Formats: sequence, structure tokens, C-alpha cells
Amino acid sequence: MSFPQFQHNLPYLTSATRLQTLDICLPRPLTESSPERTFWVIYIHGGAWRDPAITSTSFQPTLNLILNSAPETLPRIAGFASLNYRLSPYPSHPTDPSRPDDAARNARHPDHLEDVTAALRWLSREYNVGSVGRGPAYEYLLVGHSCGATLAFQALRELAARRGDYSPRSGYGDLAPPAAVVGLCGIYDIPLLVETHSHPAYREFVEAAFGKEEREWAKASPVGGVGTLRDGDGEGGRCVVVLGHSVQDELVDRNQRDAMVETLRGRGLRGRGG
Ligand SMILES: N[C@@H](CC(=O)c1ccccc1NC=O)C(=O)O
Repeated sequence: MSFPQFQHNLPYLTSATRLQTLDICLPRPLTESSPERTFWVIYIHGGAWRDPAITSTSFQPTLNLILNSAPETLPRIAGFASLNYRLSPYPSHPTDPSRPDDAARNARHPDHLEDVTAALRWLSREYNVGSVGRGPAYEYLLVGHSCGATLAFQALRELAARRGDYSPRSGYGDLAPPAAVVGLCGIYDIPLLVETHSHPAYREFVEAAFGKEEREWAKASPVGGVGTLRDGDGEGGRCVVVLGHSVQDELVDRNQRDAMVETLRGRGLRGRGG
């Protein structure tokens, strides 16, 4: 077996649709990556919860960059995973419209999030990523772009809320929250997103993912219904949050990042940066 080793489209559920799958890259044999010194990077793609052209493979350019030109960071990384998750309907897509009978493309919140947490549980079972009570486990970093960042913070909220309350049925308590969450051009305040952008596509994809009820948009938003997100919610009682925003991003306004910074500060997270 040669390294780096790539595996694509691994199903993370027993009767998985084609989008309940993930890709893995191991830079070196796992026996050479100790959980004390290395961690996993887990990527959640964007695409407005619905775009069939944006998948786990959108991580590939970043992955290549890290594999080829990050000599100081790569030794700290045990593995990379990039997740697919079921998408919301997109019947108006010009070349690849969704059909009503396609289970992979008729998701509605919280389906996307449930897929993400199912993928994390699979990684914890198969690779000891964030597993609790089964010996040394790898810490992990959740990275999300655009709606993937929404999902990363929703997952943090979910895992932090259920920490310590393991039941075989809910199955969450044996999975540690991430050590860090990195949001890139993320959507954190869904009502604000629709308010800021008058193009009808915004309301369209938000309604496809969350329904027409605006109260539901607010509840699902990382800034709104965060509820339990406080300093110390992450792995080992801490969680590092990094929010990145490109001024060249024309789809998600920077006010999303500003709203999230305000929420985190309001919850007592100590901040750095501008
Ligand atoms: N290509 C997507 C649009 C999209 O991804 C998007 C549009 C506006 C704001 C954020 C977006 N993506 C976030 O995940 C679509 O066709 O619906």
C-alpha cells in the first residue's frame, strides 16, 4: 500500500445513499501517527445545501496543497476526511435537476446534520477519531465552507449538548466534540442571509433546506439557537474557533462572520484578530 493513501465514497451508514459517503486520505500508515501528537481534519463542503456539483471532492485542491506544501503542518495530521451528506431538492438546476424519488436529494433540516453526525460516529468507530472510552483517541478539527460551516457549528452544538449522556440509541455521548471548528465564508445567521441578499435564489435554497417558517431558520442558525455553545464546550473542555472570510466571496456577506463573532463574544469566548 502506498502513501498518501486515498479512499473515495466510503459509505458511513449501512444502507447509505450515494451521498452518505466520505473520502479519506491518510498521509502515512496510522501506526506512525500517534493520537497524542496528531489529529484529523474533517471537511464539510458548501453548495447551499443543494448544489449537486459541489461534493466531498471540493476538498481536493486544499488537500493537495497541504500534502505538497505544508511541511510543518502535515506531520501533525493523521488523516483527512471529506464528507458528503444528503442534499435538499434542486428541481430547477440547469443540468442536473433533482427528482422527487431520489432519497439522496430530498433532504430537509435536520437531515444534513444527522448525516454529518453519522459520518463522525463512523470515523470514531473505524478510526478512533474523537471516540470516548476506547483508549487513546485522535482529536479532530471540523472545517466547513459556506453551509458546511453552518453544519460544523450545528454539529458542535449537538455534540456538546449530548456530551456525557451516552445511550446506545442516541449514540452521541461516546463521541467527543471537535477540538476546533473552522468556518470559512460561513452562513451563521440564516434570516440575516435572506435579508441581506435580495436575489430570489437565497430564499429558494433556504426554504428548500429549512422550510418556509422563518422561526425555524433562526432556530437552526449557529448565532440564534446556539443554546449550549459556551467556552469550554469542545474537546477536553475547550474549543478553538477560527472564522475565515474572503473579501472575494461574492455569495456570503461578511456580516455573517461579524454576527458570529458577536455571538461568540457574547458567550464569553475569548477572541483574537480583527
Ligand atoms: N451553487 C449554489 C449556490 C451556493 O452555493 C450559494 C449561494 C449563495 C450563498 C451561499 C452559497 N453556498 C453556500 O453553501 C446553488 O446553485 O444553489
